[in-house]
Order: sequence, then C-alpha cells, then structure tokens
Amino acid sequence: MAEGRLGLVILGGFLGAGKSTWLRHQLHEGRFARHHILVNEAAGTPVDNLLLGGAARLTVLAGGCACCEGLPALIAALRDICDAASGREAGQIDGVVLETSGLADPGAIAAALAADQVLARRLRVTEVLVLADALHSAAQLAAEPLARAQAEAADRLIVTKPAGLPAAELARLVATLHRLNPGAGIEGAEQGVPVALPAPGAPYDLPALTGAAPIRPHRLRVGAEGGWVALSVWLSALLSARGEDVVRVKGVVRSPAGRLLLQSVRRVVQPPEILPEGEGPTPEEGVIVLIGRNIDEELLARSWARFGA
Ligand SMILES: Nc1nc2c(ncn2[C@@H]2O[C@H](COP(=O)(O)OP(=O)(O)OP(=O)(O)O)[C@@H](O)[C@H]2O)c(=O)[nH]1
Repeated sequence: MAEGRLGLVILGGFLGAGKSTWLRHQLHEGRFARHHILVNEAAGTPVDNLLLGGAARLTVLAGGCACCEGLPALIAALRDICDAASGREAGQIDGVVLETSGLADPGAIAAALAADQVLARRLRVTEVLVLADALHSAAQLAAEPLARAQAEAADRLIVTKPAGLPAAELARLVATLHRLNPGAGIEGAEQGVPVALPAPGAPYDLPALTGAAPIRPHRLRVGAEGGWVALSVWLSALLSARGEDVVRVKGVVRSPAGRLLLQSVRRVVQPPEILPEGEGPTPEEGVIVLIGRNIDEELLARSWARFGA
C-alpha cells in the first residue's frame, strides 16, 4: 500500500482483446496473488469470472459498463475493498486489478475515480494496461473511436494474439499504436505469455471518424438443455452474415460433455471450452450475450427460435 493508498491496475482493451486470457495467465504464474480482482462486464451475464478461478479474491460487477452506468457500483466496490485492506484484511491485500468491460474507456474510469473524494485519498491508479488484439486492432482503430480512446489511455500496450498476424502487418500495427500513444511501452503476449514484437513498420493512416451506432449488449435465451450443435451452426451463420455488427458473442450452454463456453470475436469463433463443474459463481446457463450494433433483439430471438426448433 504505497503512500498509504492502495494501488489499482486498470486492465482495458476492446471487446474480445484477450483481457481475461491475459489475466488468467498472470494469476496462473502467481502474479497479482494478493490482489483483489474486480471484473466488470457490460452484459448482465457474467462469464469472465469463470476464466479467473485462480484469483483468491474476485468480485464481478455485471450489468453495466464501469465508465458510465456501472460507475456507482465500481466506486462502492472499491470503497469496500479499501475498507477491507485497512481493516479486517489489513496486510493481506496488495492492490486491486480491474478488468474493464470491452466497452469501457479506461481513461474515463481513471478520471472518475480521481474525482471521487473518498477514493482519491485511498486509492491510486498505478498502471493503465490496454490490450490490443493483433487480428482486429487495425480495423478497430480505423473505425471505432472507443478503440482509439483505449489505446490513447494506456501506460502500457500489450498486443495479444500476435502469432496470428504476418510480421509485416504486426510491424505496422505496432507503429500505429506508437503513433497514437508515443508514451506507452508496447509489448506482445500470446495467451498471456510475453513474446517479442517486430520493430515498427509504416503506421496505418487512420481516417477521421464519423459517428457510428453505439455498441450494446443483448441477451438471447437459447435454452439450458442440449441444442448446442444447432446453436453453433446458427451462430456461424449469423456471424458470416452480420460479423461486422456482431462484435462479440459469449455464453455458457449445457452439452453432453458438460458446461461449454462458446465465444467469438468478430467472425473468429473459438473452439468451445469445457468448463469445470462447480467452480466459481454459477453462470446463467443457456443465455448467450451478443454485443454489437444495429442488433434487433426480437428478430434475433425469432431467428433462433425458428432455427433451434
Ligand atoms: N490465439 C490467441 N487467442 C487468444 C489470445 N488471447 C485471447 N484469445 C482468445 O480470444 C478470445 C477472447 O479472449 P478473452 O480473454 O475472453 O477476451 P476479453 O478481452 O476478456 O473479452 P471481453 O471481456 O468480452 O471483452 C477467446 O476465445 C480467447 O481464447 C492470444 O493471445 N492468442
């Protein structure tokens, strides 16, 4: 607790950038072992906590992005952690890691926390870490004001999934990030493990941005029992038709093999991951969260109802 204030690491990055994966690896390596991990998810269905079973202290703030409507809940949670760190858990908490939702601007969160009179005396942001997905960042930086704001807010930028991109394109992405935020260190990590990045190439020219429809979370009830094969086929078809608008999909469904975590980032669908039973808070099974723009929830539900039937 430097200067008597608890340190806070803000871990940000666009939807699906790899925040939980990176943090899971750090926890596995014993980093942040005495930190309180706070996970904020934009959607009301928490999933990321399932990936962070290695955390000794974990709180999920679901159902509101912490830089806007979820801010009061974040402030309340941080005040509680500060109370615990100086009271009942004195000497046991080294700091806090906040994994933001992919819809959050970490700069806005840091500013809001600094403006809170109680927290300003008890907490200080030690680092803003922002993850940039090698596969999608160039397109996101070109089109999404939020992706640029996130990169600009970073003290340190970590390029995730670098193995999936040719070195020349990676070098251009590194240069583009450097141009956006010359003060930030830039590193690479594959599944959370540090990897070397190529020297910067020629940066991409980023266009001036015009207003796009806001990105919002939507919940789709797909049924808790079975049907996951139909669901993955339906999801693939949806992403192939609407992959530009459906930015992120995550959810937990029941299959004969157990609980399956289904997820995608843009059109990239991950192989389903079988989740251990009984670990961590139980997520709502049979609910898929789709985060994107121009999504008509009722139309989506009707489409799935027809297909799933
Ligand atoms: N190949 C590869 N895949 C990765 C890497 N990091 C994350 N992924 C995959 O990318 C997808 C999204 O990863 P998450 O860690 O859930 O991303 P996130 O930023 O926490 O996602 P949101 O909380 O929804 O914004 C998952 O399918 C991961 O397996 C990486 O370094 N390499």
